[in-house]
Amino acid sequence: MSSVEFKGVSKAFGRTVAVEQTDLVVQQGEFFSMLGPSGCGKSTTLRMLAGFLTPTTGRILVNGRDITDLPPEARGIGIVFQNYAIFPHMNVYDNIAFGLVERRQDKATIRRKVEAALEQVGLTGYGERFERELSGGQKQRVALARVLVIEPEILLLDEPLSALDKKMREEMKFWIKDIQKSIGITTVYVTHDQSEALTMSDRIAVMNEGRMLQVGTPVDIYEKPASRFIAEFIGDSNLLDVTVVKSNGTRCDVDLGDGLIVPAHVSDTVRLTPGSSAGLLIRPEMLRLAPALKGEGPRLTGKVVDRVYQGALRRYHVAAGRHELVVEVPNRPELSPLSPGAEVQLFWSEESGVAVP
Ligand SMILES: Nc1ncnc2c1ncn2[C@@H]1O[C@H](COP(=O)(O)OP(=O)(O)OP(=O)(O)O)[C@@H](O)[C@H]1O
Repeated sequence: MSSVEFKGVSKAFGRTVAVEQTDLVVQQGEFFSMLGPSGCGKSTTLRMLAGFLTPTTGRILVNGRDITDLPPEARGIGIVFQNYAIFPHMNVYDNIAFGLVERRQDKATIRRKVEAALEQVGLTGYGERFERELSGGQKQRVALARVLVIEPEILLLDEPLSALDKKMREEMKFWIKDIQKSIGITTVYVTHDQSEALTMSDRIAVMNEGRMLQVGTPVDIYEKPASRFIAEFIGDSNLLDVTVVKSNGTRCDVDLGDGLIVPAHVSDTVRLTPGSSAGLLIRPEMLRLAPALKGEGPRLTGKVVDRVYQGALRRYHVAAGRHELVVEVPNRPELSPLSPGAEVQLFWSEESGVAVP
């Protein structure tokens, strides 16, 4: 059974179309992320699902039930926002108990559920504390406990990590993912941070200007992006201007200029026309650098323009004919640094070249 379904859902604010006609199915138990730049429509989509906004067109279903006209509290949906939203005048226990008190559950049940929720989020013994006595990460744990305690069918997370420092964000990413999997709750996550989306999601929808441009697994999205926008939005990218020579389903040949033709892959959602211009995406970490020609496979000849030391990596800029590429090489003793001016061969495996329209 599909847990969340959008059927032809759109939202306009006056003349601004925040969300274009969207069809989407989020599966039971799935961790589904909406990723995109500011203003792309992710929060509007989430708010329609939560019931804070009414769609201009279309219907929204949860477990097959049409919830489009239901108020937020009748939807079986729990939501955690970026700014914690825990009550400062109540201690942690009362914050978590709040939804259960509202639902008029008896005292003993409330105690049992709150204790279980505290344990679930790793805050056993923190019941007496107030907001000012908690770290950012702990506040978000309380916010999550407060939602989970009412046992929603669907969990919505709206940039829940964006107010935390980098180290805490890293920790919370794995923690949220673990807790989501252990409960098996269908989760819709909104973020503009690609690393969060890649780490946590079963599937990601990359959004821009109100449209879901590509929906796929993190591997699909990172390794087989369906457009230039997605290739550039997710991760670092080299995008070389090429011409499509031949196209056959998910494979093609592209011309890098001067008759240098190399094979590449294509997302299965994309059709490329021979003769059209395209981008050839090669991620910086997928390129190898060597002073002399070695082995088989696609390659370019170039010259090191500059080298930047980044601790774990060395990052090179390499000029190769009309192309300029960034190459990331792990900082290992056997890979001696190349100096600016050095002549190099750049090569990559056929699988790591992806043509995008
Ligand atoms: N209440 C509103 N009235 C008018 N326009 C709105 C309203 N809410 C959102 N918009 C517009 O709709 C578009 C999508 O906004 P939305 O908040 O969904 O984007 P977002 O991807 O969540 O961005 P952010 O990451 O900055 O929150 C934007 O152009 C925004 O200005």
